[in-house]
Amino acid sequence: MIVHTAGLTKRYGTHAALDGVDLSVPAGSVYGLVGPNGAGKTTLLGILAGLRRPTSGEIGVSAARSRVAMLPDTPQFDPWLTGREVVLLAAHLAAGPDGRPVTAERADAVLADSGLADAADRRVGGYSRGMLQRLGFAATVVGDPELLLLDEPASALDPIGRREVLDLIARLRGRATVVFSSHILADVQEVCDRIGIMREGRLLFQGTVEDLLVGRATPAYRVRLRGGVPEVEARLRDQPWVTDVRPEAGGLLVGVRTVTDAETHLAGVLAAAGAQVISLGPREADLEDVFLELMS
Ligand SMILES: Nc1ncnc2c1ncn2[C@@H]1O[C@H](COP(=O)(O)OP(=O)(O)OP(=O)(O)O)[C@@H](O)[C@H]1O
Repeated sequence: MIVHTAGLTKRYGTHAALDGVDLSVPAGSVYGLVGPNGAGKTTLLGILAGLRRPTSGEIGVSAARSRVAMLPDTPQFDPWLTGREVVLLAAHLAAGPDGRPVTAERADAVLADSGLADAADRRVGGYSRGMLQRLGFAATVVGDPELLLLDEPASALDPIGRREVLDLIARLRGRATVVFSSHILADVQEVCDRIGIMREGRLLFQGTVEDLLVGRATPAYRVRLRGGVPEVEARLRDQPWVTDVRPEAGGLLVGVRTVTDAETHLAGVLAAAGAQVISLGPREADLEDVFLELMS
């Protein structure tokens, strides 16, 4: 584990922003921290970056201080610098007095990767919020950090910009460890090997996306029907293994006690009800359902 915390707690007065967090981040992974506003994500990242002090608990970060980089959610830079100057400055600071010199080519490559090639010579005072976030990303990666802590790295970006940042994060997999926070579940589901779900200062779950989905969201089946929906719905409601029946466009969503129950009985009940079945299949549980289940 490159990052490990045990019983990490942070209090602001009487309010516990973090409450006994045991975080484990394997080296080389892309770890997504998700949770609603106020869950404690920024506080946790700040503590890992050494910017805030925990009230109690242990933290282990097995990367040299100079190889850890943090991108705050609203990065700010001196407005008179150009984008290229910001990245070069960050590169020199990351390299330290004895580090490898960072070439202008490297800075330009990072700016281009971040979608700022055309804006590199403009002063950042004129950059949009999305451009500042891209620039922050460029300044964070230019020194080749071992551990990147990114706080909502895509929050100010439009869908195309978000896509680009997710691709950049995915490309870091194996080369660096990335911990990033987001409240956009689809982003996390797509790019992370591991996720941590936070609410009110607690880590409710951590593990792989697959671990999270298996056995969590109530199993359900989508049945598309040609006509006769109310009769079929009534027949399904009578079954002891059916937990819920919800009409939806073109058919029904049938919640079941177990997958085995559905596999054994569902087709038979539909046939007995005289249903004209267009299609029948398990509903893919997605992170959104599980997240809502955990939050409720
Ligand atoms: N400096 C502070 N002083 C007092 N309370 C704070 C401070 N920083 C954070 N908090 C409180 O701690 C809790 C966690 O905040 P934090 O910013 O870590 O959450 P978050 O998950 O990052 O939320 P968001 O998605 O809104 O950024 C919130 O209730 C917040 O109001």
